[in-house]
Amino acid sequence: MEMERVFEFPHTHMDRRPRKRARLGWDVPETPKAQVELFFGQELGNISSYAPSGVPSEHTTSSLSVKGVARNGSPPWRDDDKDGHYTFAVGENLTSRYKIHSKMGEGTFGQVLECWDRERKEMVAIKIVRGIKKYREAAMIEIEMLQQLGKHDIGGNRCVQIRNWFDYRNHICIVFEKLGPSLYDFLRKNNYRSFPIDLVREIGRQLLECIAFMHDLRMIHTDLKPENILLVSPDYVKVPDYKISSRSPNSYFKKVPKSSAIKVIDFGSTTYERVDQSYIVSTRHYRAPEVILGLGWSHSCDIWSVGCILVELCTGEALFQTHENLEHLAMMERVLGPLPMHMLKRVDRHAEKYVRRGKLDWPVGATSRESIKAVMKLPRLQNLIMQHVDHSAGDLIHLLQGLLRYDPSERITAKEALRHSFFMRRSH
Ligand SMILES: Nc1ncnc2c1ncn2[C@@H]1O[C@H](COP(=O)(O)OP(=O)(O)OP(=O)(O)O)[C@@H](O)[C@H]1O
Repeated sequence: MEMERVFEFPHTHMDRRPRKRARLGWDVPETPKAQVELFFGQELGNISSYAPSGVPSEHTTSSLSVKGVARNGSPPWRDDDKDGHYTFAVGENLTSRYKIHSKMGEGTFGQVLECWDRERKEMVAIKIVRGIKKYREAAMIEIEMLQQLGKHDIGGNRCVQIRNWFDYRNHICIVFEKLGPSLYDFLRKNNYRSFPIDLVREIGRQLLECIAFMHDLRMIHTDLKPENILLVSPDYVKVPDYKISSRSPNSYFKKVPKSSAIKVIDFGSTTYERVDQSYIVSTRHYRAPEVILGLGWSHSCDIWSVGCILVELCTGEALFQTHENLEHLAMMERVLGPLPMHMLKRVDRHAEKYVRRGKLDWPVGATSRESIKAVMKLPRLQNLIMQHVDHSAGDLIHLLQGLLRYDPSERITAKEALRHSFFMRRSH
């Protein structure tokens, strides 16, 4: 099976995190053809479908019959860039319906553009998928997942809403409601200052509601990370910050989102639960131990990612900042205690090299002294949380111990987590 190359970044002592952290490649299950055609060019929600189903081609709408179309002509044809990304200029049209305002983001699959929807008279976010077969196929799966999620939504399931999709100049374009910045972008622009605990609680609750909803539908997101959680609103307030950060020693204020409302995005790696799933999923920092050890994974891999995300929101920094499997496992042991022997004994042939006599081969197997130091530097989970959280620390530590259980069969479920005492407390 084809795998995308892993793009991970070398260690530096300053900031080991790239702007957008790429997930490991994905294995795309075959999409049944009939299904793909069925959904082609359908507008979702209450606006009727307007595109003829058929071969992918430049998407056509009856531009002359649409009011104000004189300014709605198509831009000249340009070649895609070397990676298959659509090349565009701000101010141009994307079909006669959408006008490109700005670029909002970029990921493995494509670029996300802020566009004005002339028909609905609102700003939308359009993901323009790379014009390469495997990305096009994966995009069709993402559309299918988004449609399923939308169909079962009974008011606010915290998954981004798809509004429409179409095929334009060999690029699948997915139209979404426009949301605010990702939690990762927010943290980064705030010099990685932590979120207040009450905000972490609200975000955690919504995130778990979203995951519980997906898991009920037997869907697994597999790529939960702060980049894929967007604040609904970009508004923020500045509050005094008593903890002086080494990254911004002169700043006594930090930004806090005005509203805690979030939505989860990027269902490009979402899959239905199956018994035999063992290929590598998730972006490195949020990857569960059973995935790394090749033990097979299921919905509980999302729960592990939620645990890592909640810690990151409390501290401002990714919990496991690593780019390498053995170091990653050693970091887990440092923070959470030893991996259970029964898991280490069942590792697949790729992970065998990390284990020696039923134990992690650490520090013997370390690649460098820096690596050993990076692991040593990490505190135990309890200490880490106590350093950053002033109240609710006990409840939060207990919840995290459930979310970050090594054995996936013992890991707390999203529904159980929502009943945890951490979420019973009202925000201050
Ligand atoms: N609905 C939206 N509203 C606002 N911004 C968005 C929206 N959807 C995506 N973005 C921005 O675009 C970025 C890339 O989107 P997305 O994660 O869906 O792309 P991707 O190519 O699938 O990414 P990945 O490499 O993680 O698979 C996001 O991190 C976010 O900054």
